[in-house]
Amino acid sequence: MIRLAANLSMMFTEYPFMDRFAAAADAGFRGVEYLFPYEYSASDIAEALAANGLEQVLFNLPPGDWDAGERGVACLPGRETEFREGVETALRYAEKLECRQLHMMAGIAPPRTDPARVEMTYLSNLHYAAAQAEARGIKILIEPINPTDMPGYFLRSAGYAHELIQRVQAVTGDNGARNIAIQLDLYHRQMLEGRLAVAIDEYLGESAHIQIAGVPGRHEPDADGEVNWDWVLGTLDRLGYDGWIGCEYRPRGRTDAGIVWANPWLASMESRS
Ligand SMILES: O=C(O)[C@@H](O)C(=O)CO
Ligand SMILES: [Mg+2]
Repeated sequence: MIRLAANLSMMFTEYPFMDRFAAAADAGFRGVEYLFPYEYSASDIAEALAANGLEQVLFNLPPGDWDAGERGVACLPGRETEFREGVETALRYAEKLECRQLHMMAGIAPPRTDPARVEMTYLSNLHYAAAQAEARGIKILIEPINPTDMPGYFLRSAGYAHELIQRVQAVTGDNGARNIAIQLDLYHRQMLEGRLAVAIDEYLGESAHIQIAGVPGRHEPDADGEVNWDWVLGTLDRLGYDGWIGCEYRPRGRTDAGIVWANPWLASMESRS
């Protein structure tokens, strides 16, 4: 069954953040995701989720100095202490919000630093985050992001994400780090290398979360773009994908006016729940 989650960092921005939960529920969503909860108290967010019958499906680890252009600290040598503190903060929020998945942003690969050192830093931080999260039954997700939206981002393809997960799992042995998965954002994949059917075929099995948005423009994933989203969502449904699909797009106009594309999927989710 297709389960769509509203991304509250991009959708319903007509409303203040804490009012977006009710707006998403009114539109028929049963799950929400967003970039970061840290400006708000976990108790207030937990209340908003409960009051609106919503599940918190995903949010991100603290990203470093976002306003200064940082997009995660996991690949940054010398920032390990801050990274570990961020893991603790995120896990505290996740437990309070009963959220089972956290996205570990990789960061912008620092120029003039040995790429092997950057990669080792990322692997060691991923290993650490997975071990901390595993004890609490939480998954750590890693997401390839396209260089047009985020120039220099360290994690740049699903193939590389797959390789890095394998390397952490190889170090931890038989049962370790099984809680790392790919966050397969099909908008980024289309911007990066296309071939969405191949991505689904090769990486769905190790993906715990999917995100979608129209290309070009990162607007509604509807017929006004280069991807046949009905086919993509139908394929995920036929293949029995049972994770959430985050609607991570910037509406062209008002969120509720543009949401018609989602209505059949939201209705079928409602009728089957
Ligand atoms: O695709 C994205 O941009 C997000 O999923 C994210 O977490 C980083 O901005
Ligand atoms: Mg995404």
